[in-house]
Amino acid sequence: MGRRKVTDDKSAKPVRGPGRKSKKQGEPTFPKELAQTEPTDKKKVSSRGKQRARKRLEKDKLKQTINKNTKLKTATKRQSDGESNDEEQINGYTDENQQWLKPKKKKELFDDDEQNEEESMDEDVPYDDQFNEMESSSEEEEENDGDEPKLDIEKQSKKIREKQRQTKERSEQELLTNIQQHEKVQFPSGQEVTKEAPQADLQLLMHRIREVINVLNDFKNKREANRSRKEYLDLLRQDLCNYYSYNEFLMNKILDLFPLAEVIDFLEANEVQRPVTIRTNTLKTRRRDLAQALINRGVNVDPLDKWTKVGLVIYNSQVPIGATPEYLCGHYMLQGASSFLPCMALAPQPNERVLDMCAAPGGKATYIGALMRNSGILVANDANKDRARAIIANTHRLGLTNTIVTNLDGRHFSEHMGGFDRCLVDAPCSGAGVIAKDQAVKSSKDEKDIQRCFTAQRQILLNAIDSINENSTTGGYIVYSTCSILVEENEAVVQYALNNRPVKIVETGLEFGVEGFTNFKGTSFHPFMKYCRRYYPHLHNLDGFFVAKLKKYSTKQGNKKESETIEKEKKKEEEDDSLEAMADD
Ligand SMILES: C[S@@+](CC[C@H](N)C(=O)[O-])C[C@H]1O[C@@H](n2cnc3c(N)ncnc32)[C@H](O)[C@@H]1O
Repeated sequence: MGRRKVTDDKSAKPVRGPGRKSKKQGEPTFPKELAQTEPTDKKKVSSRGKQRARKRLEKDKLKQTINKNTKLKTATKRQSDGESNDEEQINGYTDENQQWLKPKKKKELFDDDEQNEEESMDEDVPYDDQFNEMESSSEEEEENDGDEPKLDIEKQSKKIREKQRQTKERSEQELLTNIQQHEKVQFPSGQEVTKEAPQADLQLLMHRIREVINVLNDFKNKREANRSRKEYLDLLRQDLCNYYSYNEFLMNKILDLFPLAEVIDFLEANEVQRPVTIRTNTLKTRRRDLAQALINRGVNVDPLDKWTKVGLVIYNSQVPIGATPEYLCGHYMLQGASSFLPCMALAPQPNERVLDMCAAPGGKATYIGALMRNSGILVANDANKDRARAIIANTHRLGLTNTIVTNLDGRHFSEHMGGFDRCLVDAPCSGAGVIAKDQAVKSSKDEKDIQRCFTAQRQILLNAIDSINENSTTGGYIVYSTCSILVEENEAVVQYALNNRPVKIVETGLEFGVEGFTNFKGTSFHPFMKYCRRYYPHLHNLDGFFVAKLKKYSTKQGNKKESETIEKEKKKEEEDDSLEAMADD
């Protein structure tokens, strides 16, 4: 998925000629009549005839090679689009690190698949193939190296590629001319708006998107006399859906969230992968030492940013980052930079009792454990049994000795344990902040999904609050985070907790991020909602993320009774549904 593929896209890889493998193939086999060396009674083939037959054969071979390459490319694209990721589908969750663990070409360093699979399943949604580009370019190099003289068949395929390139250039030129001719927005008929945009019209479509935004920004002066604002907005929404492959539901949410000038920036940022980052495990090493060790292995690495003392950004690597000796020894965790933020906001202290309510596969839990310097007690819980196993693997690898892993439903956790100083609720969510990682979110979410998410989020957050010791001398804090940008899953959930439990919003202590909404589409939230922090890919080059910090202030249970009545009213069916969906997230 992604932006729809423009047929004349310059970045599209040209069809490759035959690689080393085909060069190694034996002599072509000729049809019987050509191969016959003994004279036969049948008509003798002349030498020109033989030449013609040989050419025919070479042509057929060229066609076959091109077909083979095209098939291979389609398969690779499918894989990178996640279509054929059987394991992910079976497990119901995805292994963020699985691409890292894949050796580039030959088996490099350690490659203990089974172990890595468990240990490195990281965070919310799948990492796409972050080293795809690197791998494919090195493959290309490998295929083209060597001093063997080019075969005839290669020359021909080169000619074809050159011809294709020229055709592309010409059609691009034509499209640009077309765009320049359409100065004003051309309103299509109703039917034309809703039908799928033809691929070749994508550049025109983007032109129209920009023009419509231009008109909407100065509506009084630039609109067509008989056109309403709504008509322009409808056209814009439909064009954006077509161009970026979103469903209308999510596009509406995005249009509600951002000023028009920002919408394209946000959508474009979702087409680009965030930087690959790792977190130093300070229980085992120092960032400087880790960076040096990785540099020695051919990893191009730098400190992430001034707001973190443990993050490193990886520009490129000659070794699989999920299989270096340092990785296997637990010197670092593969982790998106946004995942550092809720742990920093939680600020767990040594010797405290800390709960990570939705902890699998343990990315944030292992950071919390390191911040606690392996002291006190960390309970890392997850409702999904398989995912909970990954917490165990990761805590072992990273050397945590203060951690207890539990497999309980977070909506009822306080019935089993309580009295915690701090709790992180990194809630299961729609993933609307991590579209770059999981493009399926663009078209798969609807109102019902969001409702299911926020129902579970509210229930888990209320229960997390109930698990906290409000008389804690060091804490009494709850951090709520999601990798969604939707208000329903964020500010609205926090407001629900404020209404139903004795908690207040406090500052996160995070030094950057956009303030939470205090008003949204006519709904007012608590003024302190501004202390919450929102993170966006186009502004911070991080996954879309939300972080709120709450403090439990008394034993009085607020309107607990009222909220429990509301909870009971929710259909049991809905509850079961949401647990299954979230647990299999
Ligand atoms: C966003 S992920 C957590 C990622 C994790 N904090 C990390 O950093 O590695 C949400 C997790 O919530 C779990 N979950 C879903 N429903 C739950 C529930 N009712 N109680 C506890 N955990 C739940 C899912 O299995 C999933 O692992």
